[in-house]
Amino acid sequence: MAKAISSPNLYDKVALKYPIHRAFDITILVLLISLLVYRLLYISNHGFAWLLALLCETCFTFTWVLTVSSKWNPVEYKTYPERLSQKIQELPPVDIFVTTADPVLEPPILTVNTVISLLAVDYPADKLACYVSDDGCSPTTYYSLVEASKFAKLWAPFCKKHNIQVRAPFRYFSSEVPLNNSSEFQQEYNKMKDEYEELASKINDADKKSIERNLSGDFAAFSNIEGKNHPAIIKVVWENKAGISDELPHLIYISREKRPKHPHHYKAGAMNVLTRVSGMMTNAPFMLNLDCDMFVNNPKIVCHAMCLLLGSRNEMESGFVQFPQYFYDGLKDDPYGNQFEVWHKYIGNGIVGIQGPFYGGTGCFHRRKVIYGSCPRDVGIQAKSLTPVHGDLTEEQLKIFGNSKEFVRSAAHALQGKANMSPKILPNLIEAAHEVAGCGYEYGTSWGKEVGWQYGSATEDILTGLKIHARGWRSVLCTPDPRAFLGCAPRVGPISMTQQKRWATGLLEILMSERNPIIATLTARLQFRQCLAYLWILIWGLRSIPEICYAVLPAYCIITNSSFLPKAHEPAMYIHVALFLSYVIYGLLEYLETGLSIRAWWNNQRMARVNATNAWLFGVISVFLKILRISGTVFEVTQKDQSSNNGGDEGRFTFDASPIFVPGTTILLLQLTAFVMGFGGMQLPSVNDASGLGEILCSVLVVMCFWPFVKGLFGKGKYGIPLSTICKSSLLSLSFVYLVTSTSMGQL
Ligand SMILES: O=c1ccn([C@@H]2O[C@H](COP(=O)(O)OP(=O)(O)O[C@H]3O[C@H](CO)[C@@H](O)[C@H](O)[C@H]3O)[C@@H](O)[C@H]2O)c(=O)[nH]1
Ligand SMILES: [Mn+2]
Repeated sequence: MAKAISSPNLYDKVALKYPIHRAFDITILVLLISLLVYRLLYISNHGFAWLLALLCETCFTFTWVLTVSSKWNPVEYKTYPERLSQKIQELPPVDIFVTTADPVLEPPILTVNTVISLLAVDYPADKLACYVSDDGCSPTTYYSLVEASKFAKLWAPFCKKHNIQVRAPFRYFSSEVPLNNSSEFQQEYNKMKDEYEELASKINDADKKSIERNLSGDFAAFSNIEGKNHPAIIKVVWENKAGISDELPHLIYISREKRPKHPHHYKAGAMNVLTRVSGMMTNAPFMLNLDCDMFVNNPKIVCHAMCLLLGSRNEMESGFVQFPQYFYDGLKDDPYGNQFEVWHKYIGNGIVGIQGPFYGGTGCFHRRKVIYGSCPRDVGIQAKSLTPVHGDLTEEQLKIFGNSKEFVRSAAHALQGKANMSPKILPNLIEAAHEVAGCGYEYGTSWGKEVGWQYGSATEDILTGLKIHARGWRSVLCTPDPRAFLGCAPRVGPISMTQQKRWATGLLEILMSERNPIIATLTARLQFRQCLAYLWILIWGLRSIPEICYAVLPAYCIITNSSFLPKAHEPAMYIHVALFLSYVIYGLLEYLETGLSIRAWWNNQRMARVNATNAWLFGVISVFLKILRISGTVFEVTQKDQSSNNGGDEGRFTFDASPIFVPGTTILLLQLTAFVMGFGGMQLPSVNDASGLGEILCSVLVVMCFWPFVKGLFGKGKYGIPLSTICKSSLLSLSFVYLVTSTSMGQL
């Protein structure tokens, strides 16, 4: 099934072959095109419903073309970290960034576990430095890190000695006691467990009492400040002064300056501050970034990444190394459709075979110089227009990076790819670091535009990755076993919807901007099929419109007694049936091959409809409000809860009073109204062709897709759709019925 297409020593690039999948891809494409041709041929015999169906199906066909192109050449990388020591004399340094933004939505104990797991990875500790950005400016988070570093001093040697795989203590201690007979191990295990429990209880208590805590001494910087109005706070929590490889890596806490009238650009802004502060302090040529909930699940991850970063003959091959975003304690059968397993396996690997995976915001190793805007070396003349930095940096070019001389010196160093600067004493650099963490530092510079994490989209990750690909870099996906990092996926309806809405918003912001992939293909070095892959994801929000129209179509047809499908006896019906069946069989095949259940397939199908018609629509609305300058878009932080069990009803869809649930409820009520009118003989007399079995079956299918909403109509508390939402939706659907019946009557 797989053959190696190149075999440098540290990794293999393997082309995956899925002939059956390709056959399905093409069959579905051919059927879709036949459907469009059929619709066009018979358009004059039919009414509005036919035209609308044609428009929607054209959109679906376009999306399918993008999907097929993205999936067509799947590729996988295999890495061999055990060969690193033969090939590489000295492992390079890596700066690690962890972002956290809100101690309530992101409990410090989670952030702390992520940090501890990072401090304990299998890599020389003197080559690592871990920087934590706290946008919440929370003394609790700082306190937790201080305590965590003390614990990590015991934990890291314990993990390394006993070769523990899961180095996030909350996960390690929540699973069974490992079978290891040695009494020495048992003793140490019990001791570590006690130590961890003590750490956890200290952090929990601090959580509750944080307000009362006396903010003096080391905590004085946190007194009398507000979350969104404070100077920068930078603290070296732990310094590996002697540069010893089996001590702990450096640990630095950063809360950048925030002032009310200064835009802070959310996560992208935080990442740029991390980049600059780390540039002054350790300036490692590689940077790993993680969200606060993504703990390390494979202690060899840095070595795996190094195989890809150091092992390629041309560094252009690996501008960045992305690890897939996987989750722990996922709900059974993925009821919210947010675990993306099948996505990773087929679309994800497919894009790897083009110009490389998208940057996903977490679990990614970047070359520092790539973030500083450089182009791959062999891009040549064209590079002049693609990058702000070329040759030796002149005074003029240095404005790009802002006014700090020390930082500019470090950036020049990183761009020239020189060996590390001489080690520095971190506390001496704090003052200079404050300057680059200030909220005014970026004015008049290229940060967020030409260098660093890109501003202007709630999905700064996709935008930043796109910029890198546009400069001609490729990226690689690293998929070691066990999985590299694991994080939290939302476990309740409203949170999942808000996340989907943010993604749809951010993606559409990119599509509507001058940084969109079409322009990048025309004017820069984004490959054509990579552009199609980017379009595939960027149009998420826009897909809501044909999805909603198509979902309303069956109800519309039943109410107005018109049709958008051929009759059962017409041969054209076979196109529809064949399309439906091949799509279903293909979907099932993908899920079963990935080791998932039929139930998971169905849940994901259903949630794709629910997300598209609700969350994605709101994404479109917020982008239009932004374009009209009515309101800006915001990054609403996803709540991370670590609970693995809260009663028997896990996975049952939950609602709140947010308007985000109005479209779905309205679509459902419309289908129900249509049934009542259809079976109650209240349909209008037909104009050309009456509605038939096809429309009824489609309407039933829509109701099945919105089954969580059907249950929501009758559910109580968080399981029920709030009355206000039901009222709004009833009003909307009644107006719809009134409107279509009166216009249709007018035509008679
Ligand atoms: O003002 C902010 C807002 C967020 N964050 C951090 O950004 C990360 C991601 O936020 P989260 O709420 O977990 O968003 P998700 O939807 O789970 O994140 C996905 O989508 C984001 C883009 O929308 C990417 O940035 C993330 O890396 C990716 O995991 C977290 O560590 C936050 O602490 C900040 O540091 N500052
Ligand atoms: Mn997250």
